[in-house]
Formats: sequence, C-alpha cells, structure tokens
Amino acid sequence: YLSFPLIDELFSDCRKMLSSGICTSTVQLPGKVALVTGANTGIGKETAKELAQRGARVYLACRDVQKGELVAREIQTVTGNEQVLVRKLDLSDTKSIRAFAEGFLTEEKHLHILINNAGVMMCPYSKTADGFEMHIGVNHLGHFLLTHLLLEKLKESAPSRIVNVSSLAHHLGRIHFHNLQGEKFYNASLAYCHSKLANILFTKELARRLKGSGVTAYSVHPGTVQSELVRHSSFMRCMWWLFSFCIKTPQQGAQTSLYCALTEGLEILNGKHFSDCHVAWVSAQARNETIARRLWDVSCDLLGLPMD
Ligand SMILES: NC(=O)C1=CN([C@@H]2O[C@H](COP(=O)(O)OP(=O)(O)OC[C@H]3O[C@@H](n4cnc5c(N)ncnc54)[C@H](OP(=O)(O)O)[C@@H]3O)[C@@H](O)[C@H]2O)C=CC1
Ligand SMILES: CC1=C(/C=C/C(C)=C/C=C/C(C)=C/C=O)C(C)(C)CCC1
Repeated sequence: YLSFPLIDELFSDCRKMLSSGICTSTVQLPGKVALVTGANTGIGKETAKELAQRGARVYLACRDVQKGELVAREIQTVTGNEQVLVRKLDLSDTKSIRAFAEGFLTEEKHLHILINNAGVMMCPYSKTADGFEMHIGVNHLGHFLLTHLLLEKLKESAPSRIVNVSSLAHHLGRIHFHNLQGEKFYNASLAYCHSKLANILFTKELARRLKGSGVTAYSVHPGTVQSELVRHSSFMRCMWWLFSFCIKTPQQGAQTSLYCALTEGLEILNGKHFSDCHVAWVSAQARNETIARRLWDVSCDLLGLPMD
C-alpha cells in the first residue's frame, strides 16, 4: 500500500468541500438506549460510535456476531463507553428477527433510538429464508418486522425516534405489487432502488400512524459513501475507487442519520426525508399515500402481522 500524504490531504479537503451536512447537535445521551442494524461496518459503525461517544447504551445488531464483537471492542476503546453490546440479527430470516426482538425486549426496559441502517445492494437474484427477494426482504421487510416488534418499547420510551436509511436511488424505484418478489422480471440495480423507495413509503406511513405517540420517524439519504455496499458489483467498486476523492467517508455518511436521531425540535418534521442534514425532495411515488398504505398492508400480509 502506497501512501502519498499530500494527495491524501488533497482528497480529504476535496471530500470535506463536497460533503455538506454535519450534525451539529450537542445532545448527550446518558441513560438512553440506541439500536443500530448493520453496525459492524460502514455508515452503521460510525453512527453507533457517535451514539456511544454521547453516552448511550448502544446495541450493534449484526448478522455476524464475531465481526460485531471486534467493532464493539473498538468503539469501547475509542469512546470509553463500556455499554456497547452486540446481538445477533439476520434480517434475511424472520426467525432471527423475532428471536432478536424477543431477547431485546426481555433484557431492555427502554429503546429511544432505532436506526434501521443495514442494507444490501445489487445482489444476484436470491431469496431470504422466508422466500422474499433479497433486497425487498432485507432492506424493507426485515426492518418493517423489526420495527413492528419493537414499537411498543419505543412508545413506552417516548420521546423516541426511528431513522430509516434509504437512498437517492429511490428516485429510480417503483413498487410493482404484481412482481414484489422479482419473480416475473429482475434487475439487481432496480431491485435495490425499489427497496429504497419502500423505505421512504414505510417511513411516511409509520409517521402518519405514530402521530401523537411521541415516536417520530425519518428517512435519510446518507450521500455517496465509501463502504462495503458495492461488494456485489465490480463496476460500482471501480467507480467508488476512481471517484474516491469525492465520495464521503462513512463518518460523513453517518451525519444525516445522527442529525435525525439527535436534533432537538425535529418532531415537527415527522415522516420527512433528509439528505445532508436538510429536508430533501422525494419522488412522486414516494409521496403517494395510496401506495404507502397498500405497501403497509401487503407487508403485514407477507409477514403475518395484523393489519390494524
Ligand atoms: N454507501 C452508500 O453510498 C450508500 C448507502 N446507503 C444505505 O446506507 C446503509 C448502510 O450501508 P453502507 O454502510 O454503505 O454499506 P455496508 O455494506 O458497509 O454495510 C451494510 C451493513 O448491513 C449489514 N447487513 C447486510 N445484510 C444483512 C442482513 N441480512 N442482516 C443483518 N445485517 C445485514 C452488513 O453486514 P455484513 O458486514 O455482515 O455484511 C453491514 O453491516 C444501507 O441501507 C444502504 O442502502 C444509501 C445510499 C448510499
Ligand atoms: C456519476 C458520478 C458518480 C456516481 C454516483 C453514483 C453511481 C451514485 C450511486 C449511489 C448509490 C447507489 C447510492 C446507494 O444507495 C460518482 C462516483 C459520485 C462520481 C461523480 C460522477
């Protein structure tokens, strides 16, 4: 590995210039409980680190517990916060999600911040343990079920917040109810976009249903961020490498999630979508309440949840 300090510095300045949006909240979190999915790497790891830095007890919900434990040790060392805990959560298996939630509800009295961050992008066609297409299964349905199972705890802990990590890629997404599992036609990039659109629709409908409960929900686009998300596409890996000088670091990518989790007075923007720590415009589909309600019902049906 060759290091060129001058070039590194230039790239770092370039990234700072191009990456606006810093969470400036000074809120501290002693006594608060936070949960971050996919916290063993990338944006999730940096989000969890900052929450721990502010004194919260942070649960790293990871599918690979060993990777999670290494990161937990690292966060404990850097922040001096011992309350960083790893629990097994595989969002591609509803049994794992239910087991995780059961364990969490038994051991914890509160949940103040839920960050639905984990995600997969551009996987070859594959299915979750329950037969859902992988993108919609992990990115949307997995988090949908997790949130449902933790909702009472969030309500009991109010004021509390839910942050769903979506993407600008939602603009290319469509909810094809007749092909939700990609069985009739499938494109790996579009499947990702559809699932990220589902994240925004879920947030809007959740926010509507949670009005007055003290729990608020937000969706975010973290920016284009250097991470392992591009692992399934050599083209994207190549693009990320070529343009590494202007792609955000995971720490910069975590800022909008942190902004939504921490900023005081954000409750009036319940249900909104954020990018670079500002409210951001979403596609016409993402604003469609009828699609949001239908997706909610279909998701409940697929997961065997009551359609209240
Ligand atoms: N990077 C970017 O440019 C952008 C990212 N995003 C979104 O940001 C979020 C975080 O992504 P990012 O940090 O970039 O990507 P990474 O690939 O670095 O991190 C994704 C995390 O999700 C976890 N994960 C994947 N599948 C599962 C599963 N079945 N169960 C539990 N955890 C799982 C991964 O675990 P493991 O390490 O075990 O694979 C990993 O911890 C995603 O939702 C992504 O869509 C949105 C826009 C742009
Ligand atoms: C065009 C272009 C780029 C490509 C951006 C892309 C392709 C972003 C994709 C973002 C995704 C997929 C987000 C995840 O949800 C770079 C590399 C920034 C460099 C500048 C020119």
